[in-house]
Amino acid sequence: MYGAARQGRLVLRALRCVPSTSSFSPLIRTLPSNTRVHSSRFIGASLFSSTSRYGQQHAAAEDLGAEDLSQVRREFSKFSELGEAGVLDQRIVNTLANKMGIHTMTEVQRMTINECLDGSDVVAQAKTGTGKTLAFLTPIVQRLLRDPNFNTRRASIGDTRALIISPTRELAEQIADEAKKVVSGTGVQVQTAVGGTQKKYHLKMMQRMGCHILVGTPGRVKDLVSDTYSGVSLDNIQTFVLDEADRLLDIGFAPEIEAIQSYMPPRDANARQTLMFSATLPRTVVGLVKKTMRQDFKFVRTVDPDEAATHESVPQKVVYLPGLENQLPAITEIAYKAVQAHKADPANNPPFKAIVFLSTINEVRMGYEVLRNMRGGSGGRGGVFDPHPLAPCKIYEMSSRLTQAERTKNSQAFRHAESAIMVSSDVAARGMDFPNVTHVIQVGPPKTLEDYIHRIGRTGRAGKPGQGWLILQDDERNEFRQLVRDLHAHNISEDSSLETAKLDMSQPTQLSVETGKVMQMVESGIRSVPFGDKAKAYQSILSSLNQSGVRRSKQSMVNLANSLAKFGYGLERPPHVSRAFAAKLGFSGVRGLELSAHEGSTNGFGLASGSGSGSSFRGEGRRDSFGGNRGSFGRGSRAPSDRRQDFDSDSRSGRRGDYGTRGENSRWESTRGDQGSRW
Ligand SMILES: Nc1ncnc2c1ncn2[C@@H]1O[C@H](COP(=O)(O)OP(=O)(O)OP(=O)(O)O)[C@@H](O)[C@H]1O
Repeated sequence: MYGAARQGRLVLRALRCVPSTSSFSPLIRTLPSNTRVHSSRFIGASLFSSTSRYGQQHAAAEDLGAEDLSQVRREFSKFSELGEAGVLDQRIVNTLANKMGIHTMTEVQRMTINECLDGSDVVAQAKTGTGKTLAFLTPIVQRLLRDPNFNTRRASIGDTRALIISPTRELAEQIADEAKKVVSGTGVQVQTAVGGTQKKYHLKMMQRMGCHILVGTPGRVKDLVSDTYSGVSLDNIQTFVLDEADRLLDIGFAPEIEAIQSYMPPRDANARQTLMFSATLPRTVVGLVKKTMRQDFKFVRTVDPDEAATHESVPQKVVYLPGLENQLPAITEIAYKAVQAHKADPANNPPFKAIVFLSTINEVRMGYEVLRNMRGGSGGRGGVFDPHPLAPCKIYEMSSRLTQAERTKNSQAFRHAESAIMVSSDVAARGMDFPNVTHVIQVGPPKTLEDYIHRIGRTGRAGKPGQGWLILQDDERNEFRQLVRDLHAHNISEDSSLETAKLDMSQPTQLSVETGKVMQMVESGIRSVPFGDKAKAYQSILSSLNQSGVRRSKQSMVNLANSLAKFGYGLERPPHVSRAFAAKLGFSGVRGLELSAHEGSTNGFGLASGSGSGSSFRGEGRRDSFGGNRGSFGRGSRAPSDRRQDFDSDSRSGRRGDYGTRGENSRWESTRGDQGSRW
């Protein structure tokens, strides 16, 4: 193995015009590409505000103590040139060109392939969707193919040469799919090890076919390598890749990564190379990066620290809402307008394909149910809308609540759909390469700047167009201003085009025909969501508000959630929560929170089963809470935020258009314009 690495270095030196030892200073960016530049480290720490909630985004070369290759320009721009020069095996070049349609290297590929080929440890930071996967896959395969000790005819389960770890199962499967394409025709075997799937089946595959490149999630990989009977061995490992490295090095995964490494031979014994790739590299992980890499590792960054980490070609809009109950209408309005725009002018408006990110799995469930059931009626029959008002746009759900089989199925379906919405938790936030996503809609303030960057990165990939939306509450303006400052982005603007974002849902309001239709779509969807799902979403929202980091009193959090339950979900009273839940969140004694009478009546989610005083809702699974005069949509007046009235206020005595029973007219009939449309 040492021999192979040394051989690689010689080849590369001969081919390079710019030595890999160059580093740079911003002052010398204009020097010609073949200029040797030594010494100097750069990047001012003053760029980062340590007080910022979102700050500390980029680790600098000086933080890492690494050789910084970010401005070193490479001579080669095409994969075919690497093939002609003998840097890459012609089989890889042919596969890229003929099977994957890939000819020209992206910047991160140009910057890292050479560096990875000589066996160095490399940390690479490049924007989302810029081809980081191929940047580490091609050198892995190349190093295998040129190793004289590597024999594809004797593939065995114990001969794993490269291990690639990713934080999510879908991403591991996606990387494995890409790797299988790259190795086609070479005899190199790629296997996956992801949680939630049949371990036995994958082991059998490895035993039968052998395993040269293993792609997996931390838990399952650790499980396999620690199982002495599995036969999986890391004794011959050459390359260890952490994709989405900053995520893998954070508290949640770090112990598993460390455990996996403990099954590898000591560094000196096998000249193992470690590669770390991500679009983000916050300073918080610098210590762990250094600990994991060799001392002389190289740092390649194609994002300037004072440049936006998001794509300038992806316009981002922020919408402020008066209440949480406006969220689903706002999402629906964005979707409906985009679907209509495509129908009206397909040449200029691509089919609507969106990922909607919500904070918790219960909110994801709720959003999915509402969007999916907009047709109304039962089982699609006798619905208010026929066909589905967003047709042909399909609706999918993605969260850890689903089984792995469902996740894989939904992920594949969304990948291949021309027009679709995937309502998702953060499982799809990183790395997923769904083609032609036109919109990323983030609901609520992202927990970290990195979350924002990765989520928005699901659109605008590989130079494609896209747009981002961030849906916030009126009192989250400060959060957003901070986010913009830390992003260094210039393409973010406030949007005021959504009518549903201005709607006071507690009041009867004149609506345009289009907005009336949007509100009826939402109403129709909400009607068919079981009470239990609404109750879970309500409780999750209370937790999210509590953890969001946005400065709010406990009372205003409860008011926001209760207003959602009442005006958004059509519930007469907010769902009960257990005393234990209220105490844990510090909500004990907050007005308007309905506590369950008996702790024993709570289910596994801490939700009461409806035993509280005066509740109209008795237990999970109740499908409709709008029946008769129980519905409370649109009742009463409401003051914003802190001043919002509790459920017990006399505002409930008003009769301003309940949702009424299923099939009755909607309260959201259009009252503006002379078309007089019901919708
Ligand atoms: N040289 C290239 N030319 C054209 N397309 C490419 C090239 N390299 C990769 N791609 C394509 O670009 C898309 C994005 O690549 P990839 O998923 O590797 O991005 P990434 O940088 O890892 O993104 P993320 O940060 O979101 O994980 C993929 O569809 C991939 O096939």
